[in-house]
Parts: sequence; structure tokens; C-alpha cells
Amino acid sequence: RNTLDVERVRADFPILHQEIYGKPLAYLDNAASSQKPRPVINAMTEAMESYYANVHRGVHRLSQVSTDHYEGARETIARFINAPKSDEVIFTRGATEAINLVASSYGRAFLKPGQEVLITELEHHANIVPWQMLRDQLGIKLRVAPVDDDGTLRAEAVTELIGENTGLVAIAHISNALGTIVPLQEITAAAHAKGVPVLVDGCQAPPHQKVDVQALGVDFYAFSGHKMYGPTGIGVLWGRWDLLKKMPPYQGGGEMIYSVTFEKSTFKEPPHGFEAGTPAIVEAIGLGAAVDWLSGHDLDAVAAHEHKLLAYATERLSAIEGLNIIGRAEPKAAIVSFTMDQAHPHDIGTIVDRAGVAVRAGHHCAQPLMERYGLSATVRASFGIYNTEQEVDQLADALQVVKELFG
Ligand SMILES: Cc1ncc(COP(=O)(O)O)c(CN[C@@H]2CONC2=O)c1O
Repeated sequence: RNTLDVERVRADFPILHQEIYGKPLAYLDNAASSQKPRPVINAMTEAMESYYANVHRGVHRLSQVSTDHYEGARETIARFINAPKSDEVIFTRGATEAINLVASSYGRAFLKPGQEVLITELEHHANIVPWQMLRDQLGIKLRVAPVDDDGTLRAEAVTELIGENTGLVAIAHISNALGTIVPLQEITAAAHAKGVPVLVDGCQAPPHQKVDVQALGVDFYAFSGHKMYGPTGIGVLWGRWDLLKKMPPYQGGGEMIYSVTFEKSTFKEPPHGFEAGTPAIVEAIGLGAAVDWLSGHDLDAVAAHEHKLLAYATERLSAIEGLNIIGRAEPKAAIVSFTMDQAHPHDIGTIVDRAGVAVRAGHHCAQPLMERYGLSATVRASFGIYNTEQEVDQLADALQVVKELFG
């Protein structure tokens, strides 16, 4: 397996080469959003500088070129996640909109009052609130599978709750708060054995590990461009064709129709039937460029690099007296959530920021999970392809200062 040349990777990210309060920036907030490599910046700038126009209906050259790049991005993303066909890739604003699309379209059309949507304690608000809204509108019920004290989500903790009343399993691939990697294949096989479809909130996976929707066997997979070295404002809902095909439109407007009269309108097939209005053209092209850039790296080498950083950060932080790592599941993505006996997460985040280190302090849009651990917040360091062991040292040294200040 070839190792990652991190310095060469870092050279692609202009933003990383700056100082914060006179210290080198150590950007360790990748679970919140990742930085953008030069090829993504260039692709978006080139679109706006040389061929930008509205897509699909234009008869002029620029519109055709713009459409080719936009639809080309869709095909690139379809290949990246090994989707059977690119028509199953729907562009959304992000994972949140992708999940809301399924709740609103699939949920309202195919879930019955009294049926259950099964989620887990690990979920991000984006995979909790849309189901609560559906419950309040439609009368479905929500069931929550528990995680263990160490942040592990055992497959049986989920599968034993799948019954004849379960209409959908909606589950994270990787916890953004703890890093827990969920045993999706096992859970999906059990759900399918009972005829229950599975939606995956895949937000935290594509930048860190190969995502193969066919190998996973899932029915819907949602993710955001800004987490995987692409721009904000663009994300993807991938769905199995036979499900997308029978789902009613999510939003009405232009682009998603064949014809409109005041009496009625006829709707396009997926993906365009779910893409009302002018799409995020430049952002979709940027996401396609991010996928091309990421695909240029050996994803196994990326995963190994990040795992090495996770192990080193776990070792260094565990050595700090009074620091408590929250979530020690195996396997785990390169995310370390922790508290310190002596200081509040926000104080910790502020102090390490003065040392040039960017981490997240808060509930990470996973308040129920925080509550489950009796916490209101943690500090979260989350690593990406461009992070280094030197940056782990920068964090650990700054936390030592926190300990001395508040100890
Ligand atoms: C697991 C998970 N699901 C859904 C979302 C929502 O994605 P969008 O905001 O792109 O729709 C996030 C974002 N992660 C949050 C964002 O900030 N910090 C986090 O950990 C996430 O980590």
C-alpha cells in the first residue's frame, strides 16, 4: 500500500499556509467542514470565467457546455459511489436537504400512520428532526436504537428493534460527534430480510473511506460536498432507481416538469424530477472536481494516514490527566471528542485557537447523544487528508496549557 505524501497534498490547499495569532494554522475541524484544494477552486473559477450559463434548456453554446459539465459532475459522483446509474444521483443543497427529501417524498407517500422510523442515538439533528416533523404531520412513530457507553453501535442493538411495524431504518454511516463507524452491511441485511428499506446519513464517510452503495446494499445514501473537499451548497441524495421512480416530487417548479398547464403538470423522471429550479451549477462542478481530486489519491492510503493520526492523537490526549475521551468504538473514523475535568469545552476551544488550532466545541448537532452521555458539549478534533502529527502535537501542547491554566 503506498503511503500518502501529505506535504504534496498540503501544497494543494492555499488556505492551510497561514498563521493564526502568529502560530501555524492547525485546522482540525474537518467533521464540520473541510478545506478546498486548488483544483476545486480552479474548476469553479474556470466555470464562471469561461463557460457559465444556465443549464438544460439553453440552445446556445455556453448553455450546452455548462450542461455538459454539470451532468458530467453527476456521472463522476455516480462512479465514485459505484451507483448503478447516474440518474440515481440527485443534487441537493447538502445531506440535510437530501434526508428531508426522503422524509417528505418517500415518507409521505409510503409510510403509514403508526409505522416506525428506526434511528439511533448517534444521529445528527439532520437525521432526527425531519422524522419528528413527519411524525407530527403523518403520525408515524420514532424508535431510537441505543449506543453503548464506549460509543459502539452494535448491529443487534438496531436489528432487534426492526419489526413488522418498521417502515424505514434511517442511520448514520459514521458519527460526527464520536467517530463511531456503524456496521451498515449487517444492519441493512437484517432490515432487507424484513423488507425494510435503509436510508444512510453518509455525511462523514466519503472524505475518509471508499463508499460503495451497491456493496453496502442500502436504499438511500445522503452526503454533503463541503465535507469532502468540495464547496458548500451542494450535496447528493443517491437512491435505488425503483424507489426514486415511484416517489412523488419534493419541490415544484421549473426543470422538474415536462409540461405545465393551469390544470396540471407532468413531472420528469429522477434525477431532474427532484431538482426544481436553477441548480447549484458551479457548486456541482466544484463537487465533481473534488471527487476527481480525491479519486487521484489512494483512498486506502488516506484512511491509513487518518487512522495513524487518530491513534497518535488518542495516545497524546489520553496522557493528559483529567482529559476524558468520549467515544472509543472500534472501528472509528479520525474524530476525537473529549472533555477536561478542569475546563469547559468553549474555554478549551478558545485557548487552543490562540495556539492556532481550530477545533469544534459544542454539541455538534447531536444534542440527544450528548445528553445520553450526560454532557452539554465536548471538544472535537477531526482530521482530514492534509493533517499531520505535528498538528496533533500542536493540539496536545495547547491542551497542556489549558490544564496548567485551569488545573
Ligand atoms: C453526520 C452528519 N449528518 C448530517 C450533517 C448535516 O450536513 P449539512 O450541514 O451539510 O447539511 C452533518 C454535518 N456536520 C456538522 C456540521 O457542523 N459540525 C458538524 O459536525 C453531519 O456530520
